[in-house]
Amino acid sequence: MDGEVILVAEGITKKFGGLVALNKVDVVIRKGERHVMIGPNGSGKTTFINVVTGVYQPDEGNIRLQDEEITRLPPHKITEKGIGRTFQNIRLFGSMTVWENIAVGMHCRTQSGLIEVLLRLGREREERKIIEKKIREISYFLGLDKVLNQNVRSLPYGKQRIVEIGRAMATDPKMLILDEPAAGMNSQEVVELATIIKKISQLGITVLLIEHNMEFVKDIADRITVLDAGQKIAEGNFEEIQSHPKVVEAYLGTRGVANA
Ligand SMILES: Nc1ncnc2c1ncn2[C@@H]1O[C@H](COP(=O)(O)OP(=O)(O)OP(=O)(O)O)[C@@H](O)[C@H]1O
Repeated sequence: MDGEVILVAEGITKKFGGLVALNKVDVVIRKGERHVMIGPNGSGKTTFINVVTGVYQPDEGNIRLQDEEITRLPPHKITEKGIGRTFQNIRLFGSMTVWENIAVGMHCRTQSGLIEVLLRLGREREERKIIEKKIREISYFLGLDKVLNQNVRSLPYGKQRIVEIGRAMATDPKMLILDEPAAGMNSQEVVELATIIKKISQLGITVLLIEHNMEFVKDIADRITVLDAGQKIAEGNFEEIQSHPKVVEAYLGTRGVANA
């Protein structure tokens, strides 16, 4: 596939004691694409994004974001460089409002500290105005405008996951990484999520996500990387992956790629 490269991960190895969670994994992600990482349970998908986002340090290999080396930077620096993310399990402040949760994502882009943002005491009035405008824009974009003042915990699960995306978008990412965003969603919520992810990439934001729901993957993926037992075994579009012998073998005996 042609196009400008945004992220290159080269030869990534990550071990946990004697377990090799990632073994010399190479991934190239192009600007604006929706890149999905699939693979059986325990194949290293979450470990990969934890390495990219600085949660784990790789034992070997390096990562470049638009030609800038980001390997081993701490997570907040990687966020500042332009990679936003969500987690496999919801990590929101449940007793805070949607507004406040999105505001938390913005503090890495503002001069004022986190506490001030939360208390809505922007150091500068101008800055506060910018923050409010941005939160409104993000909430309209994600269909959260009607629930901005509700506590996150009072929202349906699917909406809570969208709030997480909102918080990640508030960091102004060039690239958004979503760890199983459709997990636990009902079918209607999955359809809405697909629409949102397509809209996000129309903004020019590159999306990397981990997913098990193959209907969803088929709908949204421009490109797919397949991991198995810490190795990259295939890369391509959905059709190429679906018929790839190594992929079929990796999923065989578990659930089959078409029904994963
Ligand atoms: N912090 C850790 N300490 C020890 N082992 C870990 C740690 N994190 C992950 N692992 C192990 O590394 C391997 C890869 O795990 P990882 O969570 O990356 O897989 P995954 O593909 O995301 O799986 P799933 O689809 O189930 O989320 C697994 O064997 C897992 O038990």
